[in-house]
Amino acid sequence: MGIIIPFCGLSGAGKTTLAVAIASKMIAEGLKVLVMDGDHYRQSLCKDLGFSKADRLENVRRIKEEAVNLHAGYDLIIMALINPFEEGRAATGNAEELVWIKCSLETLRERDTKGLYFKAYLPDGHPDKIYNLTGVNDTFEIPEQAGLVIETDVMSLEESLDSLYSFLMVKVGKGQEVIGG
Ligand SMILES: Nc1ncnc2c1ncn2[C@@H]1O[C@H](COP(=O)(O)OS(=O)(=O)O)[C@@H](OP(=O)(O)O)[C@H]1O
Ligand SMILES: Nc1ncnc2c1ncn2[C@@H]1O[C@H](COP(=O)(O)OP(=O)(O)O)[C@@H](O)[C@H]1O
Repeated sequence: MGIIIPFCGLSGAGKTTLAVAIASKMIAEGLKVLVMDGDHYRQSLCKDLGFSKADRLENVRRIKEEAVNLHAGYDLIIMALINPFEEGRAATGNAEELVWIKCSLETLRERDTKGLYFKAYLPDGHPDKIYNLTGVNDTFEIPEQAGLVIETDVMSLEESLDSLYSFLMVKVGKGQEVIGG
């Protein structure tokens, strides 16, 4: 039975980048790793859902259900979703397994790889404005507890991956727990 690790964090924070890179590294070492990405499921299993609180919770619920169905075949499944509510995170697993991919709004607005932040900051009434972008004009509850926090606006990609790798290897039973420090 593999372990299911939920990531949470705002759009553009680095969930996909880090999940895919760490999965490639672990797969190269012989582990079976699956990345379940929010963006992907929103075009398939969850394409009927929008971004209301109820729909976001349903999105998380369905993807967790799918992860539970699949996890016998993997050492590790990473669920890379915004997962903005504590209620949704509680449904995905223990807080010690949660990885918060954290990034300031300032940096997210600079990155803006999908143009979502630009649209969310347009004036009210503008035809292209989006009104429910997590962290701008929709809720992102700060995780009260997390097993690991990665600050992608402070840490380099390499540092982020090193930290994630150590954390995940312990979770899959292949690494050493660092006590203290
Ligand atoms: N309004 C709004 N708010 C947040 N995200 C939006 C929105 N509209 C579209 N998108 C795109 O949808 C992706 C988030 O899907 P998730 O399934 O991870 O979201 S959630 O957990 O249900 O909140 C998210 O993908 P990531 O950028 O990879 O996080 C966005 O590309
Ligand atoms: N330390 C870092 N960790 C992850 N991504 C980073 C980091 N620094 C810069 N980035 C960049 O930030 C963007 C994150 O996008 P993405 O991984 O799609 O985010 P998300 O899946 O959270 O929406 C990428 O363009 C990536 O190259």
